[in-house]
Amino acid sequence: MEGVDYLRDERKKSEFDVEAMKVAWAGSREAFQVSDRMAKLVANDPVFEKFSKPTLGRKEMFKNTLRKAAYAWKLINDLHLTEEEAKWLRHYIDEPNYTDLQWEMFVPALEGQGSEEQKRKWLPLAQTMQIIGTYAQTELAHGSNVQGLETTATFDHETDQFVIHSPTLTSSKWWPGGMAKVATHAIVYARLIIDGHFYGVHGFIVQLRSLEDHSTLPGITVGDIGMKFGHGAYNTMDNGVLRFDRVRIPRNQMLMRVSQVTKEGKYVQSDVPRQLAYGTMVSVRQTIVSDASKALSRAVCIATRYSAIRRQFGSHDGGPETQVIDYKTQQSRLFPLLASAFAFRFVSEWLKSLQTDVKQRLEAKDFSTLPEAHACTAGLKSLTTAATADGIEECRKLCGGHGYLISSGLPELYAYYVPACTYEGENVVMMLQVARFLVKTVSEMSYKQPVGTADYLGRMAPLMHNNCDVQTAEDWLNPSAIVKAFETRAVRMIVDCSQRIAKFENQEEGFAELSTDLVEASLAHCQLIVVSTFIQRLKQEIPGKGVKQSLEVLCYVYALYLLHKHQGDFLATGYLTSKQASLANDQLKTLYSKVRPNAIALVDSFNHTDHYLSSVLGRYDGNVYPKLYEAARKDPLNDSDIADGINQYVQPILKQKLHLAKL
Ligand SMILES: CCCCC/C=C\C/C=C\C/C=C\C/C=C\C/C=C\C=C\C(=O)SCCNC(=O)CCNC(=O)[C@H](O)C(C)(C)COP(=O)(O)OP(=O)(O)OC[C@H]1O[C@@H](n2cnc3c(N)ncnc32)[C@H](O)[C@@H]1OP(=O)(O)O
Ligand SMILES: Cc1cc2nc3c(=O)[nH]c(=O)nc-3n(C[C@H](O)[C@H](O)[C@H](O)COP(=O)(O)OP(=O)(O)OC[C@H]3O[C@@H](n4cnc5c(N)ncnc54)[C@H](O)[C@@H]3O)c2cc1C
Repeated sequence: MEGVDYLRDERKKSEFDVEAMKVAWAGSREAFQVSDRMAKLVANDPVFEKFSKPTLGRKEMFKNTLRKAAYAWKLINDLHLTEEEAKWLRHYIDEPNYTDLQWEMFVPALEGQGSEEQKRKWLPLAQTMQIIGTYAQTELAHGSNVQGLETTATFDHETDQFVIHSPTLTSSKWWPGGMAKVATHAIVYARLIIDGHFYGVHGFIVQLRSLEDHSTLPGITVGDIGMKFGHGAYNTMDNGVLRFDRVRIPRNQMLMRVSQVTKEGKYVQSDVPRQLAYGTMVSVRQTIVSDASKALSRAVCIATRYSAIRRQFGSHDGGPETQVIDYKTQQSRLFPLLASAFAFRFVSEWLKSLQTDVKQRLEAKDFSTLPEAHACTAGLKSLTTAATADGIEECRKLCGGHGYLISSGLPELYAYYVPACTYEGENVVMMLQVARFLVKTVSEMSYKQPVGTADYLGRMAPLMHNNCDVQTAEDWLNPSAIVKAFETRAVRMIVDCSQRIAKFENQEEGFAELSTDLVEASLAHCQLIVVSTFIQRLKQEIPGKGVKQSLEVLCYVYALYLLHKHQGDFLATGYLTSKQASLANDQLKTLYSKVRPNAIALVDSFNHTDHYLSSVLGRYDGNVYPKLYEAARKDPLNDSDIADGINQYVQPILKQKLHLAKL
């Protein structure tokens, strides 16, 4: 039997309706259809071919990406694609490039932070790509601490302009995507100075390059920051360095929704919180959570298909060896990641709806849910990206030696994905933001009832004193037992930290001293959100034979895997006995055996094309070995029998007639 037959047999074992699961994964039939149509459009167009990328040099790779982006823009216009379709098209092209910054950051920054007048002027230009923008916030010496940025924007009364300046080397903008070679404009974050007074960091629209010949404008020095981790991955993007030498822009190019500077040089803070200036980061963090489920599902799809094809040991009487997916150790590493992909998918949907709600409230000048939205996006961004980056690497290991080949698709995926732990808010820094929110919520509870994702803190009294009543492994198959365990763990960890901070005379000092515990407490809170969201999703109608049942199994796998992994927390907070923790682990093993027959069908439900996976190991048809061989033969080193350099550097060594004694 060949891999092709193995996967065919695996698909026959499925206990649920795969087509219906595809819809559940996508969120709706319409969402599925749009994503499916765009995936096929990209997969079937030779312009979007990706297999040659690993052999290209940086310049060729960059140019090739520009070519694809231009062609994609043509398709978007020629085919009159909707915004949603265009988003999926870019996603499936699968190469980071300047358009990510244009659509994910530049346009949202204009939308979220521009005044109505500014939006009327700049949005049509950006939306039709007459200008190409980037988001220039981070500097050489300042990233996480936005208030610490050094670039200055000084108001000049006489000319009614701002003077944008980089006073030091360390104030150079450093990292913005698309900035080195493509962007014509940037939203530059700089410290506003009026008459010698500092008014905090604000965004300014600054033109970098001529719209005539693309040359850099006077006063602007811009370039690429150099190659990044991994070969292809992020090196298709021109992350840039940028310095300003007293560049002048009109006053009306400061983003003026949150605060304004008048012609007279008066700083006016409108009635919206200053944190709205951070709004672009909040909206992108939500996109990043959604991206996590895509990247993890991609790695899991590859590792699961390959695990069903790969066989090692266990052959009896000359029969086939055991499929590695049947080893319990393989299952215990793989299936939690499969479950996590679904969990992240559902929590990202929920986060999107939370964002929509917050946006509507902001329109109505209701800012009450902003802190919670910030904590959720920051925390879930941190949780999902960390788990996904680790998960991709685990999937690589699950594929043994072949996982290390570029043709497995996993090394490039990892290299592309891992900076997600850093960009848009470094993960630990983000978890500390969650901690601030939680500690503050606890401290305000005497007069303010916690709501939303923090509402369980309002049930602190019972949660502090309850004990788990699970007696058998089956008792763990109960959503309320699970939620109660996660709530209790989180509440006890948060309260413990809050009480210890309260003992410090200086609360900030206490916060800093306890920061490692606070990060763990924040993680517990965020895991509770993911677990509860999964459970809530299962309360909704989910059509299709066996779909809901399969998702229930995955939901329990996700929750009990976390419970097992963090059992130290659950035991230390005194909610569980070691016997109950051990019962959870027993149940987890039983659940793995329920996932096993459905594993291939579950990864098929992601509906990933072979083009998107770009993995010989993860091919839909399972024809792994012949295609691995074929991919290897295509390596440039195999172009000729005698490689360049052999005659020059190897032959002389082979031909020298040295006697051993002379060595
Ligand atoms: C191979 C395939 C590839 C395919 C690729 C295809 C497609 C990709 C598609 C999609 C992916 C999407 C996008 C990503 C893509 C690529 C990455 C590209 C770009 C990356 C860009 C960037 O990284 S931009 C730079 C990001 N920088 C940061 O995130 C900086 C982080 N720092 C901060 O946010 C802040 O400095 C801070 C929050 C850490 C601290 O701020 P500060 O003002 O000092 O605040 P305080 O701590 O004093 O808090 C004050 C109060 O404000 C509250 N608060 C803070 N932030 C917010 C907020 N955002 N909203 C609301 N409230 C906030 C805080 O809680 C405090 O409140 P209290 O006073 O009540 O305590
Ligand atoms: C691929 C990529 C693309 C990017 N694109 C852009 C872009 O388009 N535009 C843009 O403006 N920026 C961009 N960035 C920059 C990115 O946003 C920053 O790198 C990120 O915000 C982290 O900041 P930093 O580099 O200053 O890290 P640092 O904050 O210096 O982190 C270094 C270490 O210090 C720790 N640390 C920092 N502060 C604290 C604290 N208060 N408490 C405890 N520990 C702390 C961190 O946990 C980390 O371990 C990009 C970065 C990458 C990698």
